[in-house]
Amino acid sequence: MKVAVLGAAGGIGQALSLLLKNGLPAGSELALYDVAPVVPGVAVDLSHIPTAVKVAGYGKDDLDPALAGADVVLIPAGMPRKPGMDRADLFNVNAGIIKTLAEGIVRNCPKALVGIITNPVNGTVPIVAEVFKKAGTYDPARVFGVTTLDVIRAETFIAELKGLDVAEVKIPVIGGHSGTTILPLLSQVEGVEFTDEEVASLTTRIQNAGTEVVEAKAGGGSATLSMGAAAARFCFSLVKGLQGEEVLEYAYVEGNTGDATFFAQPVILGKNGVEKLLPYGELSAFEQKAKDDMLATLEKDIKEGVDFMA
Ligand SMILES: NC(=O)C1=CN([C@@H]2O[C@H](COP(=O)(O)OP(=O)(O)OC[C@H]3O[C@@H](n4cnc5c(N)ncnc54)[C@H](O)[C@@H]3O)[C@@H](O)[C@H]2O)C=CC1
Ligand SMILES: O=C([O-])CC(=O)C(=O)O
Repeated sequence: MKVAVLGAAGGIGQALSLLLKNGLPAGSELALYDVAPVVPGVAVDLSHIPTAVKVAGYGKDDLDPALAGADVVLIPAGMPRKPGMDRADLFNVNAGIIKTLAEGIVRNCPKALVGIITNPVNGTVPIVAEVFKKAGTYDPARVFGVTTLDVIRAETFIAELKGLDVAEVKIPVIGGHSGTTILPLLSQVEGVEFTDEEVASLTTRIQNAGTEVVEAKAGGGSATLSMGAAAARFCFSLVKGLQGEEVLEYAYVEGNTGDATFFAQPVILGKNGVEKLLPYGELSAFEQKAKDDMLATLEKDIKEGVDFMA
């Protein structure tokens, strides 16, 4: 199994790479690519950890060897937010980075499963899809916007509020990955009742959790450690799928909900990426309205990505 991390020297990239060095199956290869000159050092540093995962670092001119033969590619490359910015403000800087990296995937590992972390996810995922379409290599079952951070935040906040074992809390989060496009389905949490006030305040907290971190870091960036954990969890699910297990995850994909071209929904992962798209089930009146209200924003974000490639 070869996993490539693009943007591996960054805050997310380093946390994620550490978790992958410790958690990928024995015999795996971890390829760390970044334009920052520190990346070979990150690879050497990780290579001293005694696990059966081989790590190699690749500098800015070595995107092709980093990607050659990769089974999974995770992309946390690009600029993070500062206080006062929306994720959408990152589009102009990060769109070009994502395009270049997606072109590298076309050249070197067109069948890889690709997890996009770079913001704004609502618009960067359509860019990758458009690059692959132009090259004739697009398979919607292999392209994912990573929304796992929204899921793990929702699990954590619910467990805290209700005094539950967080390992037992399961919650679907659908839609996109910014502000009101993030929609946790609290009505579907088994065995837990929420008051209307709790639904309203928890939903808002989950939607604004990224901003909570950005403000707490006070100019030092956005979530990196929790995102590293979320991306590692998603990657391990992709890998289990490739190894023949069926795994349930939520991800921002070109799916079949009919809500928007790209929409986070439940999926069953397997040997070819998405094996099965699952319905997100019944929504409460609150969730139905929140979903209807978000769609214009989500479609606008998607169009920005598609238009960038037109
Ligand atoms: N999907 C999600 O839930 C989340 C997404 N993010 C996003 O992830 C991205 C990265 O965040 P951080 O790691 O905190 O940023 P960072 O600034 O710490 O790291 C970004 C890394 O990308 C590298 N990079 C820039 N251009 C590159 C290129 N062309 N090729 C390869 N590497 C390149 C930089 O050298 C740097 O090492 C941001 O866009 C951020 O908004 C952050 C948190 C959660
Ligand atoms: O808020 C940000 O800019 C980073 C992010 O996507 C998150 O933490 O969910």
